[in-house]
Amino acid sequence: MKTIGVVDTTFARFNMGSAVVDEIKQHVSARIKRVTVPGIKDLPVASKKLIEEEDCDLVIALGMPGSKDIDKVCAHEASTGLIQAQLMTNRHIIEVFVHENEAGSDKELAYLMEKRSREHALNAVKLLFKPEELVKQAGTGQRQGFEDVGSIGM
Ligand SMILES: Cc1nc2c(=O)[nH]c(=O)nc-2n(C[C@H](O)[C@H](O)[C@H](O)CO)c1C
Repeated sequence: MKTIGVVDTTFARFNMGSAVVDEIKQHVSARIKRVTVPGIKDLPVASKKLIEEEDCDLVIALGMPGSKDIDKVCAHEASTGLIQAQLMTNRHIIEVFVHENEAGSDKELAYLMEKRSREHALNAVKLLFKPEELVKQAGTGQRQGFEDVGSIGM
């Protein structure tokens, strides 16, 4: 049985991890290992530990960069760490970040955080269990959270 790691943060203003776990359970039977860390800069090592110590085949790393400039720097550092962890472990770590200022209100932010988390959970399921479904979607302008933008090709 495949194992999916889910790591989220206490800094985020919506429970992204619970949304992801719920979505995964609706689609596949997989072992799920969930941990929560304080903030996005703690995601890389937590993801690497899930892969190396808990034998996760893939990890979904969830977080909410805040709206200040320092938060954007944090997000870039966290992203770089997540990419490095992927290269060190040869496993996908699907980064799901929702920047606090992507939304105009708390209601829209909650909607976006849930929708993006669930849609990336589905991407993770496809990557692990049905990669051919992603190939079928190649170049179709998929977006997670907001509306898809569509293809401009044939
Ligand atoms: C400035 C800052 N901004 C964010 C943020 O926007 N989002 C987030 O999840 N965490 C932030 N943190 C906390 C760091 O990611 C980390 O948790 C602490 O530096 C402890 O390692 C910090 C320190």
